[in-house]
Amino acid sequence: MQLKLEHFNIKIGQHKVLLNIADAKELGVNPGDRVRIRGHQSLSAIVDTTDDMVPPGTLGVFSEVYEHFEDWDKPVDVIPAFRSKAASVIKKMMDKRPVVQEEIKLLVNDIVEENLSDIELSAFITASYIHGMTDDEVEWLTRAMIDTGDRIEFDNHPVMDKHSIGGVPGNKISLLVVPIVAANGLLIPKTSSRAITGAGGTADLMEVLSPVEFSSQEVKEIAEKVGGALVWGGATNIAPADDKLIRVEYPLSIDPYYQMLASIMAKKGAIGADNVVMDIPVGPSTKVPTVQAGQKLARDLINLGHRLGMNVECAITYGSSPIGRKVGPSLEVREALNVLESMEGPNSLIEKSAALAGILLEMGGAAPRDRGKEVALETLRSGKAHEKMKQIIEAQGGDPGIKSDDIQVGQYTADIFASTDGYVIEFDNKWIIEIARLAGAPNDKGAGVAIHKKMGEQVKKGDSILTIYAEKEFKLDTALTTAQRTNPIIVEGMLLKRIPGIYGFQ
Ligand SMILES: O=P(O)(O)OC[C@H]1O[C@H](OP(=O)(O)O)[C@H](O)[C@@H]1O
Ligand SMILES: Nc1ccnc(=O)[nH]1
Repeated sequence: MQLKLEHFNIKIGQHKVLLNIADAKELGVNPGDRVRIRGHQSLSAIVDTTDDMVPPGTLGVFSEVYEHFEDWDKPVDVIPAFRSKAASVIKKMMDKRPVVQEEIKLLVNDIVEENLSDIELSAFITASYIHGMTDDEVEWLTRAMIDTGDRIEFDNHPVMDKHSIGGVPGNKISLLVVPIVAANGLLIPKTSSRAITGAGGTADLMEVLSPVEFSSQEVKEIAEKVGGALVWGGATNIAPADDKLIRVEYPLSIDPYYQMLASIMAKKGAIGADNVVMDIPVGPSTKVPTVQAGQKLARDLINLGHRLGMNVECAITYGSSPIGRKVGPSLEVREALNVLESMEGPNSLIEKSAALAGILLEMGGAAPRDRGKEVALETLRSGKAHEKMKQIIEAQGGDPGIKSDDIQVGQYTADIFASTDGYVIEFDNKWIIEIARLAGAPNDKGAGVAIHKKMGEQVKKGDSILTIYAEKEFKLDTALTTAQRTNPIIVEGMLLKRIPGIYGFQ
């Protein structure tokens, strides 16, 4: 069928086209089917149908497809196309049948080429979430994710890297670990994801201070110039499949185990990391509920690293309550910058950052065995880490003179008050994240939550235990209503319940 082209200037993250229902009927295709477009360049796209957005005889194309055409006045030939072969690989995974390396390559290729619909992508995510993957399959997935994107080859080695599996609110430690490590002369070109299950990933945080979207070549130049970088992996074309999968995981607020392994390790592999430290926060309502589960994940990460030629060390860390007291991009950056400026800030943040940076300093030979943490703390205290962070901010195009107090947070605020005297006996990370997200984080940088009382801390009736920040009033209202309904921080007197003895009180 010959159709005229009409461009919709919208990026939808897929090769998608719009057909009038009458044309779709004649072609015999339904929404979600594929068509092959034969014109100046041949490509396939996923169909959506409309009865009014495009008239019969016209093919509406979104930006991803538009980029493939040069001559807009020329009609194109549109025919029904077969389903992507990747769809049958996904079906195999749903049936829990083994797949081979070629099939995984084909699947990842189609993900990168934007040939899969969100329905197919979420089926893939769900299949691996429910059935898991073998060690071989995860290695192939990781390799395919590396091979379908850019690689950075550094002349200087060792290349150091750090990554957290996420899942604990307020985990802003990369903003301290990277400058500490770089200030000690080690190269650390760190790419991060945006939030997956949280209210602000490291990329969302760093964006408060400087741009984070760079090409791989630019990342290389920044890291070689100042020794470190803190950029968004999704913009670099490093492991480009990663961000397309995260886009589907984010609304489900899930991070399937094997996807997570591949997502993290592909980013490390693509930059040629030699030594990597992995942060595994453990605790109820994190991604890893128990230390045993954390140990298994550590073994899997170390094993996958070994298969890919990387030296991986893992740190199982405390994840039962947030790191520091702030959750949400600008609030977290303020807290982290304050530590760099003055060494003032929550112990949990300083301790954890120094411990992880210390492991890297030891792995890279910049500190003697068992003295890494001490060296890391000294790097913070001496101001060298702050100096290095300023250089990184400047190299990425931000203002190196920025102070923690300059960072704007949401102007609409509301508090949750303790209704009784007592102690915090329960702390629900998941609801804290949900409240911060409802308040607008991570997209509204100033939105989030400040936590005034953490697990075990004493509370007086009427104390504020939580402040919600938002940039928009209606988001504050939704977040506040949820906070009041869910009660994520439970305060009780230390005596929870009195159980009388057999003889009662004599
Ligand atoms: O949103 P959730 O799932 O908590 O975690 C995602 C965050 O965890 C990792 O942190 P880092 O890059 O090691 O600092 C990712 O890159 C991302 O920023
Ligand atoms: N799935 C992931 C978890 C944490 N970080 C990532 O980059 N990816």
